[in-house]
Amino acid sequence: MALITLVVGPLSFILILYSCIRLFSTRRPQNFPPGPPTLAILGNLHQLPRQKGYLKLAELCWKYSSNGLMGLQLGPSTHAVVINSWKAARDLLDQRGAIYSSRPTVLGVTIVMPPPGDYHLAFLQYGPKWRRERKTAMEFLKKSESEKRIPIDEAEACQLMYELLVEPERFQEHVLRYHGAIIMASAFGTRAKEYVDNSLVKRFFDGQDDWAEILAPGFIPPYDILPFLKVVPEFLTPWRGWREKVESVGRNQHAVYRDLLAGVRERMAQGRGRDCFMKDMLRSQEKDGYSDIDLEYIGGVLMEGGSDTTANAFETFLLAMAAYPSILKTAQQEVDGFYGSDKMPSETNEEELPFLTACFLEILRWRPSLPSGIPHATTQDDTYEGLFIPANTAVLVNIWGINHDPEEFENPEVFDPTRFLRHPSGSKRSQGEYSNTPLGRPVWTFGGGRRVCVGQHMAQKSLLLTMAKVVWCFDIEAVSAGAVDTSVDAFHGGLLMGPKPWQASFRVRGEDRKSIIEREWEKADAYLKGFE
Ligand code: HEM
Repeated sequence: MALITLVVGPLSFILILYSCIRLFSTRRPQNFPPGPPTLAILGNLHQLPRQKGYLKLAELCWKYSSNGLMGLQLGPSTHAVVINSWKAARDLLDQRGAIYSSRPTVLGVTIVMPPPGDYHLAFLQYGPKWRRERKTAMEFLKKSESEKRIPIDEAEACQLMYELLVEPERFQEHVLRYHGAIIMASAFGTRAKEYVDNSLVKRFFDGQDDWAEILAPGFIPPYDILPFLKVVPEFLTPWRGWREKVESVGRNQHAVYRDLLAGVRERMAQGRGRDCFMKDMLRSQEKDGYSDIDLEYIGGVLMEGGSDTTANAFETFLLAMAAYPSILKTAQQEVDGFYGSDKMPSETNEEELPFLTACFLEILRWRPSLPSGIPHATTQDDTYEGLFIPANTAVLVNIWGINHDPEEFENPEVFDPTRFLRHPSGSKRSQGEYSNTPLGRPVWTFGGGRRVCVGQHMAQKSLLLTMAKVVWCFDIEAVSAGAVDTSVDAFHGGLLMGPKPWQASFRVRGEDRKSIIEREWEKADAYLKGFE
């Protein structure tokens, strides 16, 4: 007995110790891309801050990786790679799209939606459902549909200028209203006239804030990375009440999308209202085989994709114009030169406004609306420059890091639109060097590969239009003493990057322009009444 105790005791201790080490030690696959050292159990988790993680990821990549690809260990056995250079993004996302186009499963996304939780195009796994929904979204964004949107964009942008004239102190709300309104009118045929409590447009944006909060790192317990957390009573953890919050965000979000679609149905039944994309979708619903929930989310996702991102980019433009008066002057000279002083800009295009287009590209590069992108996931094992990337690896596209790569951009932190006049990609390389390594796009802010943003052309069109109108109408200044803060600290730390609250003044550029804004607003209002 004593002998057995003597032998079995230490043996079981060694066995338990071995299992613990196996369970909690972190294991990188062989030849996995290099990355920072790991800790037991956590891997690299402790190095990822909850806010502005893209800054830390860029810093780590520049330190540990020589080809813009860094490997991370998340918990004992989950791995991720971070793409931090345009070349790695092009080689993997664009050129190996068949392998790099899925999405990792995100627990919050599956809970927020009605079961089975797979209604959101941007989070769908690569496969037939994603392909079908992406094709549908592209229908909305194709040229003929964009042409139908021109009068809507034009009228809504005139309303925005009028709102900035008469109520400049609420400019952030007006900017949100405008960006929600163009999708609401073109997709759902309904007008977002005012940004007030209980209006659909405000309910939508309030829901977006909650949605961003639950998607932010750390809001939801990382059961996928640290599965042992599942057995820890929730009240002992910092995640108390997370599921209730996620479910309530989901109910509110779905209610907005349901109400938007119900409005279209009602107007169709009454034989009134303008034509819109969702009317067409309802007409072909049976043939397309979409359920009501599918359609509610298709419309909702278009609203999501197209409003917050563009609104943040436009607000960043306003902040930059307030901070750099000489750049605002150059933009005004270009716009005035093309349109004259007695016509407000309309139907803008990039060939006619090269400097303003350069400002648009620089805004996207300098303060990208989605600095961490949306993660991709691999569907097969792959090898890149001798590095092994296993199937089911999350691929984090660090748009911030790509856009601020000092190898690529002269003084990346400086807001300098002229870099895009000197080089189509804003790079400091000579164009000759690029002809051997074609970039294929000026900025990576819209992501890449088969999941590249479907709305990039729409974003460019609507932003260029409002940028031209606002610099034609107003001198933009910050209402604060001293230099305008454009540092990263002046921007939100959530998933989306846009300026924190700040105060701006919009001084109309003369009485003639004021009368034109008022006259254009009357015409716009008359047109938009058709969507009420
Ligand atoms: C400045 C404006 C915008 C920015 C910065 C932006 C950025 C992005 C990014 C980074 C992605 C992820 C790409 C990837 O996975 O590699 C994305 C996806 C997406 N965007 Fe945008 N976007 C903008 C405007 C729009 C607009 C106007 C729409 C539609 C009306 C839209 C709809 C979508 C959709 C549906 C996806 C998901 C695509 C998929 O997963 O297949 N976006 N966007």
